[in-house]
Amino acid sequence: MAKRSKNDEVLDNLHNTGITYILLLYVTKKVFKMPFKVVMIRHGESEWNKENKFCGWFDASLSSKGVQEAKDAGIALKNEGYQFDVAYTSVLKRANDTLTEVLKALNQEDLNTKKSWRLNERHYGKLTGLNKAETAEKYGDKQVHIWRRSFDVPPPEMDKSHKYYEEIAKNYKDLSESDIPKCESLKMTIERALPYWNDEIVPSIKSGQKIIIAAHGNSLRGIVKYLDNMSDEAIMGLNLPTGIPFVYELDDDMKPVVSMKFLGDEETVKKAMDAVAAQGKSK
Ligand SMILES: O=C(O)[C@H](O)COP(=O)(O)O
Repeated sequence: MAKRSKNDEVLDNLHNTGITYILLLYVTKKVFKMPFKVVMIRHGESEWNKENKFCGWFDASLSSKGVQEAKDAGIALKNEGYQFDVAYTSVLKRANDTLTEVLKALNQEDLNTKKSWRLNERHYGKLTGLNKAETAEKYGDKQVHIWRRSFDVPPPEMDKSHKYYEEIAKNYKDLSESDIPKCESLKMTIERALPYWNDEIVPSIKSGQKIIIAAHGNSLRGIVKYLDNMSDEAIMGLNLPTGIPFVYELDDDMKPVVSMKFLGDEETVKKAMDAVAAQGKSK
């Protein structure tokens, strides 16, 4: 066999070194890959939260407390050094205005912001506008808990004669009649939110963009249930507080490495969650 020239040996070494380098890079990237951080926030207290009314797709404003919660959330995010590349929110002003206050605190008022009805709060149907505690007195705490927190039991439907039907429908002229819900269970909310998560938000995350989602108690409960693969029973126990940001850290497959890490002390968050749960109890 012909003796290998010095030149051949050098080329072989280069080739092997190159392969070693690529393999090392791959392993390093895999092992030390920083997870993707996603910030989520439920809107600040709305005027209808304050009056303890079922809100859903009714376009309630933030209360003054809700505006302050949003401002505080922005300061908390700023203190943690957060900056975003894009924001996602619903088409309801309580979420949009929360995002505005957060971005003001971050000096990012001009941030690229995408709005979709698919991030709206769950549609509360015929319960829209009713006081939650009074509804619990009328139908029982258990029934209201099921309507608020179960996975697949929707509230009663809102028909066209409902007091708030026109006020809500006028905001969705661009949607097909079949897209506008008459009521939604959490399952139905997830079914219309997930396509947006998978088709719009995930590509943005995977492209390395830092994102914030400003949405609602139940549209976020739906996303969280999906991300953490929570059982239908477990999700019944989750109440998201208004205006306190929480962080997910996701791997390349969008599986949580860190789940629902709130930017607030544990006691404050727990108290706020319990307060949300208590809204549905008869006095
Ligand atoms: O739509 C509403 O009434 C609230 O924003 C969420 O209500 P819930 O906490 O009773 O589900």
